[in-house]
Amino acid sequence: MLTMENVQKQYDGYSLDCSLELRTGYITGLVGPNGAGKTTIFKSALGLISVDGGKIRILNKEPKDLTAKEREEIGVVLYDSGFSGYLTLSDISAFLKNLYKKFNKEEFEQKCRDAGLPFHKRIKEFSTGMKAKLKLIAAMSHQAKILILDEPTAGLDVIARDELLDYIRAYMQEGDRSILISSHISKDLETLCDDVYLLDQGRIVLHEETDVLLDRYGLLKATKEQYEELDHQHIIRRRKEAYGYYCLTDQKEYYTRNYPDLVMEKGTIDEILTLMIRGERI
Ligand SMILES: Nc1ncnc2c1ncn2[C@@H]1O[C@H](COP(=O)(O)OP(=O)(O)OP(=O)(O)O)[C@@H](O)[C@H]1O
Repeated sequence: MLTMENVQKQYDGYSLDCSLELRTGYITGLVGPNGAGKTTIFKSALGLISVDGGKIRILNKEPKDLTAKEREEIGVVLYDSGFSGYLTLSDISAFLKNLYKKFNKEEFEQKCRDAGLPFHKRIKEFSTGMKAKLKLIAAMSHQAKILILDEPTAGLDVIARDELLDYIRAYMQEGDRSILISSHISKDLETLCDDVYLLDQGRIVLHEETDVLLDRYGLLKATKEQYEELDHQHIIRRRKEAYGYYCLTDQKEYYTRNYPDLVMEKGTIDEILTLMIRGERI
């Protein structure tokens, strides 16, 4: 559906060089700290910004070669853009109908009603959650094969986030669809994504299937003495703590089997990623 091979983009003080793949039927997550380059990747994939090198294929074409019809196959939520605040839902419905051949007006309006979005208000009077729901429902309104979702759950409370995640799951029920999604809330990605890319300072530092990340990766706590005795072969990162070392391994089972006295934590994606980025390489 989408491949990026050594895609490069330079800004003053920032450089991106990344490769990733979004496979058919997959929900792929992109996580990384502020400024890592998530939006830059999304905009590059969509051909909204020029790149300095590398290869991008989306729907088997370079982004710039996509026809208007092919662009309909891509639904987009960008964090820093949305509908004009002066429009109402009826205006947006008419606008989308003009824009997309496969736009289903009845379904769009029904989904808006189900989501509790008011038809009489202008978008500038919508709450943050309402705007986020609208952006996602609109991106899903034209039967796209690929959804590119940059921070669709940003600024939402836990209930609204859960609703949005349900929309996303429901969307995947039909046909050969794929989603590339970024989020600061890795809990969202944990329950949603098939695989996750971790981006730091313009580089992919980790790519794993979510199940593997949660099953095989672990965080172990070792006193200084325990750490010195430890086989370091499968320790990917470590962080010095008052009690000794906090270590990230991708072979949790190896350490629980061979060092039963060590404290091993399962670790959330957030903790794994934090140690991956901020921990010291061995
Ligand atoms: N148009 C631009 N001109 C100059 N620098 C830019 C431009 N767009 C992005 N950058 C820089 O590129 C880097 C990556 O930014 P980007 O917005 O892609 O990161 P991000 O991972 O999406 O961050 P966040 O999580 O904060 O939204 C940052 O250093 C940013 O300042």
